Amino acid sequence: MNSDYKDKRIRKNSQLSSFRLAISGILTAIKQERNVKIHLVISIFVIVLGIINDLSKQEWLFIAFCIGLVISLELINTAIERVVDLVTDKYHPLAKEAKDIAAGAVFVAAILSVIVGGIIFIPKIVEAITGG
Ligand SMILES: Nc1ncnc2c1ncn2[C@@H]1O[C@H](COP(=O)(O)OP(=O)(O)OP(=O)(O)O)[C@@H](O)[C@H]1O
Repeated sequence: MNSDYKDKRIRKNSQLSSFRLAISGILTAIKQERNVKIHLVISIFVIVLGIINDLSKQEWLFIAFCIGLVISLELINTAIERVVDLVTDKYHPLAKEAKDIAAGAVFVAAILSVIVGGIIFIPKIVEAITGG
C-alpha cells in the first residue's frame, strides 16, 4: 500500500468521524447492491407485520436480532466481494471460494430468520384466518 494513499486516508479520517464513514459505507452498499435493498424491503415488511400483530417484547427481540444479523452479514459479504474484485479480475478458485463462503454466511442467517419469522408469525396468521 503506497504512502500517498495512507496520507489521503489519514486526512479523510480527520474530516469524517468513523461513525460517518460507517454510515457512508452502509449507504454505498444500499445504493450499489441489489441484495442489500431486498433485505431492507423485507425488513420493513416484517416490522410492519410485527406492528400489525402487536408482537411481545420477546418476539421483537428475536425479530430485531435476525434483521440486524442478516443486514450485517450482507454488508460483510459485500465488503468481501469488493476485496476479492480488488485483488483479481481473473478467475481464481480461491476468489470463488471466498465469495461463495461469504454468500453462505448470509444464507445461514436468512434461513434462521425464516425459521424465527415462521415460529412467530405463522400461529398469528393461522389464528387470524381461523378466528380462534
Ligand atoms: N474472480 C472470480 N473467480 C472465480 N469465481 C468468481 C470470481 N468472481 C466471482 N466468482 C463466482 O461468481 C459468483 C458471483 O460473483 P459476482 O461477484 O459476479 O456476483 P455477486 O456480487 O457475488 O452476486 P450478488 O451481488 O448477486 O450476490 C461468486 O459467488 C463466485 O462463485
